[in-house]
Amino acid sequence: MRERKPRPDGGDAGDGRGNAIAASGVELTYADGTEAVKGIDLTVPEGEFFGFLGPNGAGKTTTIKTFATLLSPTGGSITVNGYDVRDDARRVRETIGYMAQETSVDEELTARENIRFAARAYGVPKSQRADRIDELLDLVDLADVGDKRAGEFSGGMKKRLDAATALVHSPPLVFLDEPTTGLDPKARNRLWEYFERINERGTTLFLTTQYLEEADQLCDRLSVILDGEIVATGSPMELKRRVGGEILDVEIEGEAVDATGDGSAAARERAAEIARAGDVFDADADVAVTDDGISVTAERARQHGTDLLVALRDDGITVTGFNIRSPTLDDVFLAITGEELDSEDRAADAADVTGEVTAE
Ligand SMILES: Nc1ncnc2c1ncn2[C@@H]1O[C@H](COP(=O)(O)OP(=O)(O)OP(=O)(O)O)[C@@H](O)[C@H]1O
Repeated sequence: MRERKPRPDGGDAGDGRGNAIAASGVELTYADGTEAVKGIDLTVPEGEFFGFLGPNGAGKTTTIKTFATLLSPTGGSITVNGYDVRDDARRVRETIGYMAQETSVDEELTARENIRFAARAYGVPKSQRADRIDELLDLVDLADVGDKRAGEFSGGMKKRLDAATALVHSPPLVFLDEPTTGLDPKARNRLWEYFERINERGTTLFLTTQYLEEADQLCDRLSVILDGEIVATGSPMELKRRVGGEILDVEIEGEAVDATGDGSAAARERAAEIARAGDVFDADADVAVTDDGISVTAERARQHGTDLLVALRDDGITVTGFNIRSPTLDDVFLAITGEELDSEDRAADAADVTGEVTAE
């Protein structure tokens, strides 16, 4: 276990732990007037695996850069590991690791040389460097290829090496800015294992991601950021619960648009009316017409699903399929923001995404 230094602010998160990050009212307006971050409040206790989830351009990187002292906030206050980012930027930098979106490994150098270079840059005492390098190569499973040039590595291996270099000075807090973007699912899974391992050793991790599955799998808590503002914070489970129940997707025969005039679109509207009528589900059920039929989000959707199917059949509506599922973080994002995450790489997550739910 890592030894903790006494905190400069004597800070305490209330449970004996200090706060790795305490941010209040953080604003960042770029020189061209772009308001990238608009008053963010955030507290991350030491040891937490915290996720920052949002679509492209939401303000994730800008926020992380203000925490890592790479950008000076134009408003608000930020304390990192007990040090103020404005007054004690050097201390903050000494106590954090930062893995940027773009891999920063030097492809001309071997894995070992890359880590050695970082160790020197971060002022790791010479006597400790060799052991530290071996330990880190082991941690990210690159010991066998430690003397190979990084230019020969796959994307996933480069990312792992990058993660190792961010850890050379044993920082208690590490920022990971979209670390798995562009990796195939296998490489991504492997990287997740290292992040979990690092977190288990006591390191606080602050991860930004566009992948709901990633946040769901790794994070103790997460905030959803949209257009420079935090719109929700909680554990993945709490956020999923906000969707309010289970989701029943019902496929109904015919086209979504009644181009043929055969009433098939009307069948969907009629099905939605039946689902909303209050006979089957509670009045607070959320019913939406989808591309395939209708989608109902309700408590006990599973229990009452068959009642709905019977009611639809009695009304002469042909059901061609149905599926009951627990909400995913996709549904949470939809429910909160009314929009889906728009990442090109979301195909990799497609296995987890079924049906379509519209939320107000
Ligand atoms: N140097 C800059 N000058 C002006 N505007 C900027 C600058 N950098 C980013 N922005 C803008 O600030 C907003 C937030 O960008 P940011 O990179 O923080 O978002 P993000 O959530 O990290 O997205 P991405 O995943 O695309 O990196 C965007 O509108 C972006 O265009």
